[in-house]
Order: sequence, then structure tokens, then C-alpha cells
Amino acid sequence: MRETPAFYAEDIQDFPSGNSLKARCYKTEINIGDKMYVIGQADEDSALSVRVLVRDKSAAQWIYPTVLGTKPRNIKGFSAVPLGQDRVLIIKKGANPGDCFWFLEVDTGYVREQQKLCGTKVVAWSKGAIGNAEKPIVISGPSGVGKGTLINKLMEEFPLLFGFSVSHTTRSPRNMEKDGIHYHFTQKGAMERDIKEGKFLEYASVHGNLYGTSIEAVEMVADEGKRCILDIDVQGARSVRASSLEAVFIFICPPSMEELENRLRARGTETEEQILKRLRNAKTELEQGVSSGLFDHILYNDNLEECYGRLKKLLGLDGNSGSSLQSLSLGVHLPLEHSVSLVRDNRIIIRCSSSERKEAATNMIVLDASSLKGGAPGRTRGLDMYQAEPCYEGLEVINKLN
Ligand SMILES: Nc1ncnc2c1ncn2[C@@H]1O[C@H](COP(=O)(O)OP(=O)(O)OP(=O)(O)O)[C@@H](O)[C@H]1O
Ligand SMILES: Nc1nc2c(ncn2[C@@H]2O[C@H](COP(=O)(O)O)[C@@H](O)[C@H]2O)c(=O)[nH]1
Repeated sequence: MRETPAFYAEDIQDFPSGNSLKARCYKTEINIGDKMYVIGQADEDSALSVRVLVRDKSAAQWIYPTVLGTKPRNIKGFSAVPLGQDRVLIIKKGANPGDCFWFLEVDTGYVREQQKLCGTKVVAWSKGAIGNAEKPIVISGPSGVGKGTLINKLMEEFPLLFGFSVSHTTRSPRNMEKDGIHYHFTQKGAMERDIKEGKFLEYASVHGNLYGTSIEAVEMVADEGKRCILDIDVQGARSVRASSLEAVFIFICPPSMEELENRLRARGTETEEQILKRLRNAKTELEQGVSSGLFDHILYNDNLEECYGRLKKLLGLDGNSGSSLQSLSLGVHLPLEHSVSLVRDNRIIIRCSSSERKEAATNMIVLDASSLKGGAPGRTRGLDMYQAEPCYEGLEVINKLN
């Protein structure tokens, strides 16, 4: 069992001069294999963010790694625990359960892949989330087939169950469309920059504009404990299928091309030129959607209510009240002052070291990181956190977990 103080305030021998880690506060060193990872508070801004340095012990050299992902901010102190050979768990001091667990990936598949691309040592941040999210649902189909209508019906009937992945697009907003709700309306240059920086799960040029799903858009829905719905075209669905995101893929078909044209015209949101372009693209999308094997389910949207009924059935929602939100262990509050111990199989005991919790039995929280899923460039999910049962004395909790 390894005890790690909540935060270190020690100098590190042979530290490179001019380094950007503050010399005396919130700095910790974690040894994994022949590397030492020095994680500490950066002093370049007031947001108290963290910096990472790597010591190659065999070569006796400091490495300034390429750091990917969104790093934790507003750090007032932290504990760090190595989990296996590939990542370090960071527990922020005094943060709420939605923001206190972070992972620094040092040798995961994603990190190794990025290392090959960058040609430098890479580490990547991933925010930890309590619980698991259900597989997202990808809904595709030609423009005007009724994807948005079906999704709206689902979200209205099951507001606690589903959340919409708000895409980015370079097209102009329609009359009733609101930025941040229907789309993130953006400029081509800005979106291309974000794509280059790896912020998008998928993107495609659709009917002459750029559309894309950011990793953040999907993760934000899962953070709310909801199942994410993506309304994207067939190219985007193919990219998601090729990504690490496991999803259910549904293709919506119109009863006929004539009916599709009627619906597009009746919607009245496109110019004649755009309608013709969307109809031309619909032919290719239909061919690919129905015959590629990309989709797990194909639904014909002839009668709206019947199609919606079939959609609910395949999502297991027929007769369901829709309030079956996952129970997340968010009721457990992490103490401000704490120390952590890695017990075994990636289970960690967090001990309160202040007077916040007086009794030994309520002094301990168990953080179970034995079933982690996902990771950089998205969230790390599957964390479970629970109060040690009141009947146990501290030692018994540790023995039980061991
Ligand atoms: N089963 C249906 N029968 C008749 N009209 C329908 C049906 N489903 C949807 N509609 C109508 O068709 C029009 C297009 O639907 P919707 O906007 O949902 O399509 P969409 O697939 O989301 O299109 P886009 O990809 O362009 O966003 C809307 O006016 C909607 O009310
Ligand atoms: N590949 C992606 N396709 C997307 C995304 N968001 C929307 N779409 C698809 O674009 C067309 C047109 O949408 P409209 O709002 O302009 O009518 C439609 O088929 C959507 O499914 C996305 O993020 N990625």
C-alpha cells in the first residue's frame, strides 16, 4: 500500500533551471517505470493550472512533453496516485465531485498513437466522471426525412433520459435557430483550427457547409447522466463508427423521393437551389445508408407516430416512464483536507484529515477505479465513489478491500 500526501511542498533535486513549475507548492512526483512525472502548479496565470515535466531516469534527462487535452484548472492542491503503468489519478483538493477527479495519461493507447504522430513524449489529460453513460445514439438520414422531428419527440417525452449533441456548423442560422442550442454557429477558419487541435469526434462537408461533433458536445451530455443523441449525416456516422465511441446507429428512410421533396419544400427553410442540392445528395445517402451495413437499424418514417413508436421500441422505451436516470454516487462529498492510499486493483481510500468528519467510520471514502472506460481525448468514465460502511473501523475497510 502506498501513501501519498494530499500535496507535496518539497524541492526536487536537479530540477531544470528556468522551469515553469513553482518551486515550493503543489508539486508531486510519480515514478512509473524508468520515468518520473513531476506534476505541479503552473505560475504563468492566475487560474492555477498544472504543468507536467518528465524525468527520464535512465538517461538522467528532463523532458518537456507535449501535453494534450483540457487540463484541470483552479487547483488549490491535489493528491496523485499512479494507476498501473499507464496513468496517474489526480484528486483536486476542495473541488466538487464533478471536477475533482482527473487523469494524466502517460502510456495509454491514445498517448502512444499521438507520440508516433508528434515524434515527442506525449502526456494527455482526461477528466474523470463518476458512473457510466449509456451508448450514444447516432441518427442519420437524408435532409428532410424527419430526424430532427423524431429526436425532438424523444427529448420532449424523455427529458431526463436523453440529451442532444449540439453540433458545430458553418451554415447560417435559420429564423428560429439559437446559437448553442440548435448548433454552435461558427466560422470556417475557427472550426478548421479546432479540428486540427483534435477537438472533434467527427466532421464532414455536408450540402456545401462544414458540420462537426465536438468531443465536448458528447461528453457534456454524458456528464448530465443522459444518453447522447447525435443527428449527423452518413459521412459523420462512418467516422463515428471508426472512432473509439461505441454507439447505436439508426438510419431513417423516407417512404419515397417525392415525399422527401414535399417535406423539404413544406418546411420552407431552404432556397430552391439548396433544396435541389439536398435532394441530389439524398440519393447517395439513401444508397449508402441502406446497403453499407453501417447502420444497426433502419426505420421508415412514413407515418410519424408509427415510426416514433418503432424508434422507442428499439431503444427499449415502450411502456417506460423515462425517468430511469442512472443513480450516480454524487451524494458523497469529498473532504477538503485529505490523504489518499492506493489499496489494490485500482481502489483508493480517501481519508479525511480535518475535523470535518470526526468518527473513524465516516472518515473514509472508497474510490473504485477498477472499471475505467474511455479516456483521452474524452472523459474517463466508470469511477465509483462510496462512503466506507459505518460499521467498519479504518483498518477493517482496508483489509476488506485487500
Ligand atoms: N412522418 C412524417 N410525415 C410528414 N411530415 C413529416 C414526417 N416527419 C417529419 N415531417 C416533416 O418534414 C419536415 C422535415 O423534418 P425534419 O426537419 O425533422 O427533417 P430532418 O431529417 O431533421 O432534416 P435536416 O437533415 O435537413 O435537418 C418537417 O417539416 C417535419 O414536420
Ligand atoms: N457529419 C455531421 N453532419 C451533421 C452534423 N450536424 C448536422 N449534420 C447533418 O447535416 C445535415 C444538414 O443539417 P441542417 O441542419 O443544415 O438541415 C443533416 O443531414 C444533419 O444530420 C454534424 O455534427 N456532423
